[in-house]
Amino acid sequence: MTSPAAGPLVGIVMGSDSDWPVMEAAAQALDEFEIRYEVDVVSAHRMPREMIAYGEQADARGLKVIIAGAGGAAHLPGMLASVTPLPVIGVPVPLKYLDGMDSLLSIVQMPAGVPVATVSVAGARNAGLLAARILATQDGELLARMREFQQELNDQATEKGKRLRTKVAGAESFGFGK
Ligand SMILES: Nc1c(C(=O)O)ncn1[C@@H]1O[C@H](COP(=O)(O)O)[C@@H](O)[C@H]1O
Repeated sequence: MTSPAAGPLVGIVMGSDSDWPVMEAAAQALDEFEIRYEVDVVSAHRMPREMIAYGEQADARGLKVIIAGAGGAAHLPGMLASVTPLPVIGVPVPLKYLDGMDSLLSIVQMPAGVPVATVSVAGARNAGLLAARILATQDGELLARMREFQQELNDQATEKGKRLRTKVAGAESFGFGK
């Protein structure tokens, strides 16, 4: 067992290794903020006892947030949320059929009392960023980095506006920030 002091703060789990191409964006977001995380396959359907143990032990192991991704009949995020007091962020992974609508609806419609914060279909990057924001509520340095990140987004969007206005130069109605 990892010591809580140096161990991962975020658990990124998924129903299968086939979810990783989608889920790795969550890990990349956490890397950008230098947040420690662990990655594993934990399937509610295929390894229910291990899944329950993972959820039950998560907070004692020092995790603060769980990001759970699954596709199809995606019961993993909700089942983890039912056995842990930690915030759970669900990522609907799109599969070959139904475009991820099945995954989305399986995750998002939780019964009252058992919340799962569901991001968009394949929205693993936002799951990582939301986990960072949750951790930032208790960490001033991380909060400052999140503000910087938001400013960068703002700068990029402003630049996009400039580019678009240049492209359509002469069309007077464009650009609220001229
Ligand atoms: N939805 C779940 C759960 C679960 O919710 O417990 N366990 C596996 N799966 C999903 O099955 C899909 C196909 O898995 P395989 O590629 O292993 O056949 C994956 O998207 C996985 O998340």
